[in-house]
Amino acid sequence: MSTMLSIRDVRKVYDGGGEALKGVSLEIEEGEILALLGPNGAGKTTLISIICGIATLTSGKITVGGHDVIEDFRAARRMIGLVPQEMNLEPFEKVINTVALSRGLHGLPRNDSYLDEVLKKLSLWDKRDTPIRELSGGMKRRVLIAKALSHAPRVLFLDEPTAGVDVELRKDMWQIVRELKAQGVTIILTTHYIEEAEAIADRIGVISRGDILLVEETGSLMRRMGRKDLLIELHEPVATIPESLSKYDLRHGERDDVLIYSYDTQAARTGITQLLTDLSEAGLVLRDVQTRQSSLEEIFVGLVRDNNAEDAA
Ligand SMILES: Nc1ncnc2c1ncn2[C@@H]1O[C@H](COP(=O)(O)OP(=O)(O)OP(=O)(O)O)[C@@H](O)[C@H]1O
Repeated sequence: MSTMLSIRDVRKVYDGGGEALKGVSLEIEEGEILALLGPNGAGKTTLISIICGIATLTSGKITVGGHDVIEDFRAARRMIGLVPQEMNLEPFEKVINTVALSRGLHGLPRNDSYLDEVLKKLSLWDKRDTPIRELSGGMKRRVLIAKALSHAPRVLFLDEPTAGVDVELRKDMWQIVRELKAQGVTIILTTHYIEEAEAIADRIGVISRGDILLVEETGSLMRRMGRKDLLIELHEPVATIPESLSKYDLRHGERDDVLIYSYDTQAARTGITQLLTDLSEAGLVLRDVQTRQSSLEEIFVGLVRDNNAEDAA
């Protein structure tokens, strides 16, 4: 696989002095789906706008398919399709004309059979002669995607594609994204929804206050999510965890009479039975045990909270 999008140490300071991106670096492979997950104001739209040439970067370097987005703007832009957050559609225009015009704006010749294919793929074929204003919100979103695909881009950006859409349309959107990936299109989507990132992304990047906090393969994040904590409450506090229990990597809870054991729920053996025997042999008496799931939501909230605390310090 080759790198399709390379982002190196990108900073963005808006005119008012706000630093929206604080040195973001990221490499995205051809055919990959990356989800950028982050709260409001994290810098997701700013990053996409810079890559697409809508905003300028303060410092750093970005290439798309090897083309520098500043020095080689046209070639870079030709490779990119953008589905924006806002509906920027002409209400009286017909669907087919809207999409054809978008292709023309990229300086490409007419290609009716390609556009027919795009409309069919997005279930817009029977609406091709309908004026935009007569479409439902969901259909308008599909038109935004059709516009973005009108010049057969190799990289597609979807800025919060499913914000405010119903469950059915969300699932349809995910299916569309998967089909595009199967054709080798590289996809970067921003989202507030963790389950959306989990459902379709190969990797998940967490962004907060202009910093990328983590980029990790979705499967490995899911495995982390598959970890559970066993909270062991003891009759008496233990200041030091006995040496005989070192293989369990136990740690203290909030109090000295609580020990925590983390284990993988997917593993063939969780080690819990043996741990309980070994605890008793070490002379520790149990009062209670309970389990606790650490979810991706928790990982995410924890990361963002730590980042905010660092910024405040
Ligand atoms: N044109 C602008 N001028 C000044 N500041 C801006 C501008 N656009 C965005 N910002 C600021 O930059 C920061 C990042 O905003 P951005 O829109 O990129 O975040 P986001 O992650 O896309 O948020 P959301 O999820 O709400 O869309 C915010 O603090 C925002 O107020």
